[in-house]
Amino acid sequence: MTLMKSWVESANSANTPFPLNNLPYGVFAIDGVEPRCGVAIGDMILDMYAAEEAGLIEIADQPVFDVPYWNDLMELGPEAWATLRTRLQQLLAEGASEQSAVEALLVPLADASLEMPLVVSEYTDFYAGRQHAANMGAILRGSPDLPANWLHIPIGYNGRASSVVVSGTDIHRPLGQSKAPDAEMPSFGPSKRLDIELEMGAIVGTSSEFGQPITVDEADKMIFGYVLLNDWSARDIQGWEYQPLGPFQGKAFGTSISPWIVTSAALEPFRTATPPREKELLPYLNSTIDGLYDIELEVLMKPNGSDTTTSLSKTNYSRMYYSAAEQLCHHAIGGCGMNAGDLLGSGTISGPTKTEYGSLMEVSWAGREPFTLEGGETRTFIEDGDTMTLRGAAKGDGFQIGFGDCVGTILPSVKLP
Ligand SMILES: O=C(O)/C=C/C(=O)CC(=O)CC(=O)O
Ligand SMILES: [Ca+2]
Ligand SMILES: [Mg+2]
Repeated sequence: MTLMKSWVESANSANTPFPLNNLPYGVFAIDGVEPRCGVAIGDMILDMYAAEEAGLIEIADQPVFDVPYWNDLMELGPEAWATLRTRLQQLLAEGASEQSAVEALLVPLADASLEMPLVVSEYTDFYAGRQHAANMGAILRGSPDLPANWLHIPIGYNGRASSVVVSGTDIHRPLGQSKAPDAEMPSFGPSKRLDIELEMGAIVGTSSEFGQPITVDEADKMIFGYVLLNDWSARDIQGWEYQPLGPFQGKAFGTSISPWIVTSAALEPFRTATPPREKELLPYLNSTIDGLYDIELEVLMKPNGSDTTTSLSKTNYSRMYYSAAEQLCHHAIGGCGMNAGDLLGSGTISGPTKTEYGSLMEVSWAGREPFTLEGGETRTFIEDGDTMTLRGAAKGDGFQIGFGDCVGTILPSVKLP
């Protein structure tokens, strides 16, 4: 697929993350104006509240963009999603008759602050990266063998919607309990093993009925779009608390998402199949679709007080074993109702070599192998003031579908009174 040309000149560059092919959905604020829905095009944002007010966008009988989140559009369903995308491409395409009317509603991206693009209704995190699961087994349990259920079930746990924040939000180092292996008693204090997890977040756009299972193909159609997701993880807190019920406080202090929802429609040309199944899946998990996407991903670190950012690893979403649609099907199969605004973390994305690992736990092999950043500092886990960035893009012929960086800086832990 090639670049679709827009009259917004900056959208035609091979380097922009936001060409006409993309049109990702966010929420922006500018001085003196309440936050509103916006669509990124090149280095501009189309003000959706103003576009609807001006009659340029008409999706439903009621206004859809009088609220600062995209959930109302999601709830209208896939037909409305397609109608909106077609209309936006018409308004922004080279030669559009409405150019001057739309031009007046563009805001420079550089002047805007970006907010949460949706109200997250619930958040579930999975464990679908095979290399990551093997690495975690090797590090924590002395063997890369997968858990007995891993090749049969997309393993997950229920997280906290309240912990999901937009890129740019600082995260306090969490306080919590941990216990050194040789210590008799646990201790309480700031986490000493603070980590990231490179993930994709799938956003569910339509609900499934309570009590009603769905197929993988149905689940695929329910997914509105994707974001980059950093599942910040406190490895010491997690290690002490997580058996037998799974992650809890070690994962509940913050999960960052990139500010733009890249729609499934924009990613359609980049679909790719899940890898060959080592064990045949049970029939309810079968599907006819290619559920993954070819999205190049990168983890970057900027240490406290430095201007130099180091690339730590590069991998690809197509490395995953289970797709978001398979995870969503499995989630609903017993009758759990899924809702617009549900966020599904893919699980940590790691490729086969150290340069493709999606967490510092793996890059530093649980702290046993410190790594050196450009500028000379070394790290095993994250120190106060360090900034972590996730970046991602699907690469087409002369264009790319970018996500906007997912950034977070770690602040010192909160002082207890
Ligand atoms: O294997 C373990 O003991 C721990 C695994 C994780 O922490 C991974 C996790 O949160 C799920 C994922 O992101 O893949
Ligand atoms: Ca995770
Ligand atoms: Mg989390």
